[in-house]
Amino acid sequence: MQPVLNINDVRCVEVALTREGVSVSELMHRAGYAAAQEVLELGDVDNVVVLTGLGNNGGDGWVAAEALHGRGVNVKVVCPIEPDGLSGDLARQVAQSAVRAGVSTLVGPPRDELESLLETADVVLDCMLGTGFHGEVRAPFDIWIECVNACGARVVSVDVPSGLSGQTGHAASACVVADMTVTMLSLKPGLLADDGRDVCGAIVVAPLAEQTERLVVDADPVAWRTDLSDYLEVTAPRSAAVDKFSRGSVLVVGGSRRFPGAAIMAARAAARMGAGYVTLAMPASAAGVAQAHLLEIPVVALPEDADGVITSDARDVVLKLAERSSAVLVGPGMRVSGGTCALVSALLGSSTPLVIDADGLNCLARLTNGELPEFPEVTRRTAPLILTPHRGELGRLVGATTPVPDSLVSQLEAARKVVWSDGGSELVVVTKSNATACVGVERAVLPKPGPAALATAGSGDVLSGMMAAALAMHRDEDPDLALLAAYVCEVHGYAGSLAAERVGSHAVMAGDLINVIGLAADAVDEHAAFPEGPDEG
Ligand SMILES: NC(=O)C1=CN([C@@H]2O[C@H](COP(=O)(O)OP(=O)(O)OC[C@H]3O[C@@H](n4cnc5c(N)ncnc54)[C@H](O)[C@@H]3O)[C@@H](O)[C@H]2O)[C@@H](O)CC1
Ligand SMILES: Nc1ncnc2c1ncn2[C@@H]1O[C@H](COP(=O)(O)OP(=O)(O)O)[C@@H](O)[C@H]1O
Ligand SMILES: [K+]
Repeated sequence: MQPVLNINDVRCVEVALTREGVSVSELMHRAGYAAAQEVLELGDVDNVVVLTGLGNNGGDGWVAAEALHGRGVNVKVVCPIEPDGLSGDLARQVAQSAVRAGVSTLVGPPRDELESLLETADVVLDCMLGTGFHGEVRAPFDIWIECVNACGARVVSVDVPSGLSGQTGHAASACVVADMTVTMLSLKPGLLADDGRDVCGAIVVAPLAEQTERLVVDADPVAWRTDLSDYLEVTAPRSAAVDKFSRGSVLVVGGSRRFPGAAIMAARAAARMGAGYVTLAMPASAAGVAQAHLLEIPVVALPEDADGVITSDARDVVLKLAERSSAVLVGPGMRVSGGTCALVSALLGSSTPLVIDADGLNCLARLTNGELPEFPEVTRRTAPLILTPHRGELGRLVGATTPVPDSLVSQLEAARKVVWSDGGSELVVVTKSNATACVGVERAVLPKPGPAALATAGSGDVLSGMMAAALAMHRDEDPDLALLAAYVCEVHGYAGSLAAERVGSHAVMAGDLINVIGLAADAVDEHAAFPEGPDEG
């Protein structure tokens, strides 16, 4: 797994490195060389334009420019002011060194001159704004960024694409769209989420020092990004000595007369993920529709109110079904009522592994007045519990004290409030968005996100069905729950890619995901076992 550090903690690593004898000047030199090396490895690089800012990100650029010049590349550095005028000592020194070495510069060019220069470039190295950037981009960088994005050259950003917050992943109205980002010391959360997903291109981490790995871990990573091989310990068990029950049985509780589809899709997804036996329990008036769609899945009709929502009279039958199941999912399409809240509460009190999604989460929010972290006894149980809120649902769970998360870092913060107040390793919050994190008490695991095609109604219902199946299939193994949840998200994401290949990236519907879950799981398992491909394993 690769550690992800908050920007402030990256600065702490920088300080720790200097304490261990690696000066900031040395770090800047190594950062510049690392960037130059990545540029050279792109191949066919004769002309490079380096756009530099006024801080240390610019300093990295000057070092890279001198290194590329030394390798015979035709380099031009564009800077907003004369190099001698840079106020930071380090940046000024490396700029003066580059000039002395013969690197040619262009100071404060008008727009048309910059555009003409960029037309000659094979690669643009973006060193305008790094982690010191905040707010909206000021001149001249706003214009420079527009010119970079309009030119045809390959763009390599140093540390962070200029205009992107490396912390929140929010881009300013001007932001470089890079083909590659060479980021220093460690991954940063903003590179992996929201606008960061669109503007970073391929991300390469340059560690800069042999001590970095240790110091980054000591700096308490905010999350860990998985590599496929990490999933080996949670890929599906493959014994032939099984029957349909020992493969894992799942009970899905949900649906309403108004929304029968969500629970149907969750049940089908659980079966496609590999649960040997799936039962769907839903309000009586929706059960008929469901059974007509589900030939392999028995549907149990539950007592309902006048709106076709499950009532608290369903409690005993649901608990009895839960007891016989390896895992339960509650919530999809269920609606929030006194009856459904009572059901969620009863299932939390059961000893069966549980996934709570959608309206199940909204019931949980109602049961705890939007202050779930203040009621740790509600989630504390001996069996696994996975909550799968999207940003809005997570906001409702913790919303009395926290605004709705609008970034990966705020998702992580809100999810941590929940898991840390509970304090147990049996609880994982899967905080879903374009960058999903699986947050356990010990660490937050980031699966590789799937394509935007997953942003379609019902996609979360599919995920929660898959999640319950995974819990059921692994119930005897005491798996690392956050990693297991991340594995499920990874399969879900891969299913999104496969479905997009089949029906087109704009056309994916949740049902398409269900049909390819099996192929996606096989592919993820295969890549986990043979990261370099089966022939090289
Ligand atoms: N953290 C580390 O260990 C290392 C950091 N290095 C580099 O140092 C960078 C951070 O350097 P700095 O802290 O000097 O910050 P930056 O170079 O990212 O930015 C600071 C400069 O940008 C200007 N600026 C900020 N917001 C602006 C806006 N909205 N519009 C226009 N200009 C704006 C500031 O006035 C200042 O001149 C990193 O991104 C990385 O590239 C590397 O040199 C080596 C190691
Ligand atoms: N832009 C995106 N890129 C990748 N995955 C996404 C994106 N948007 C949403 N997703 C994923 O799609 C799923 C949507 O879940 P959810 O919001 O609960 O949908 P629904 O309630 O319609 O079922 C989540 O797994 C989420 O991580
Ligand atoms: K940059």
